[in-house]
Amino acid sequence: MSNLLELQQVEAYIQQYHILHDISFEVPKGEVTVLLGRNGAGKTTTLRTIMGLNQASGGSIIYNDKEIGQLKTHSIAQNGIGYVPEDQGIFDNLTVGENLKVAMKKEDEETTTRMEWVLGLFPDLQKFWKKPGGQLSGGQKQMLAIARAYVNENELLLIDEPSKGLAPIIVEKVMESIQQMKEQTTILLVEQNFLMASKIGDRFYIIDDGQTIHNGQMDELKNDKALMKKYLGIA
Ligand SMILES: Nc1ncnc2c1ncn2[C@@H]1O[C@H](COP(=O)(O)OP(=O)(O)OP(=O)(O)O)[C@@H](O)[C@H]1O
Repeated sequence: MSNLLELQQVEAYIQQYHILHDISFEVPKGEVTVLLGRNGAGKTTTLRTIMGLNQASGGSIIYNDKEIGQLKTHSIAQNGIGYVPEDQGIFDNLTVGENLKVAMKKEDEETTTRMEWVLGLFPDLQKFWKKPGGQLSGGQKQMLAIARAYVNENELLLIDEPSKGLAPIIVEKVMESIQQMKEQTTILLVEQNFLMASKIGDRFYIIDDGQTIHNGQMDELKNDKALMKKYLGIA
C-alpha cells in the first residue's frame, strides 16, 4: 500500500528546547495510523510540525510524494491536510452553522454533499445549528471540530486526542464517527484512550521523549502487555 505521508528523522525545537529528536513514521493511504505515548512525549508537537505550526529543524516530511517540511501552514492545508487540534479551535461567539461555514474552503456541490453527510453523522450539530459554539457540551464541540475538518476535500485528517475530557458514552460516539470517516479519508490520530485507539487504529507508533521507538499492527500491541506497560503505563 502506498504512503500518503511519511516522516523521516524529523526534529523540532520549541523556542530553545529540543522537543522532537527523531520522528519517523509512515501513514498508508486509507488507514488509521495512531500515535501513542505518555504525556509530554511529543505527539501534539509532531502534528503541529506536520501542519507547519512548528518549523521542523531537520528531517523530511513527505506528503503525496512532495516535501512539505518548509511550507507555510496555509499551503499545507491547501494541499489537503485537515487538522483537528486538541483545543478544538472553535469560535465561541459564532453559531454551529457559522463555525462550519467559516471553515469551508469552497461552496461547491461536493462540499455541500460532504456537509450533508457529516450532519447525518452528527445530528446534534443540525439540532443546535443556531447555538453559539461556546454553549455546546464538550462532546458537541468535539463533533463540530471534526466536522469542520471533514467538510473540506481533505485527503488526510490529523486528529489530536478526540476523546480528551469526554464521558465514555460520548467517546463511543466520536469513535464510531471516526470509524465511518475512515472509509473515505486517511487518518493520523493521537489518542491516549487505548481502548478507543485499538478499536479504530490499523497501525501504531509509540513516541517516547521525542522519538518513534516502536511500531506495528494495532492487533499486535493489544497482545503485548509488557510493551503497553513500559511505554503507555497500561497494566
Ligand atoms: N510552548 C512550549 N514551551 C516549552 N515546552 C513545550 C511547549 N509546548 C510543549 N512543550 C514541551 O514539549 C514536550 C512535548 O509536548 P507535547 O504536547 O507534544 O506532548 P504530547 O505527547 O502531545 O503530550 P500531551 O498528551 O500531554 O499533550 C513536553 O515536554 C512539553 O512540556
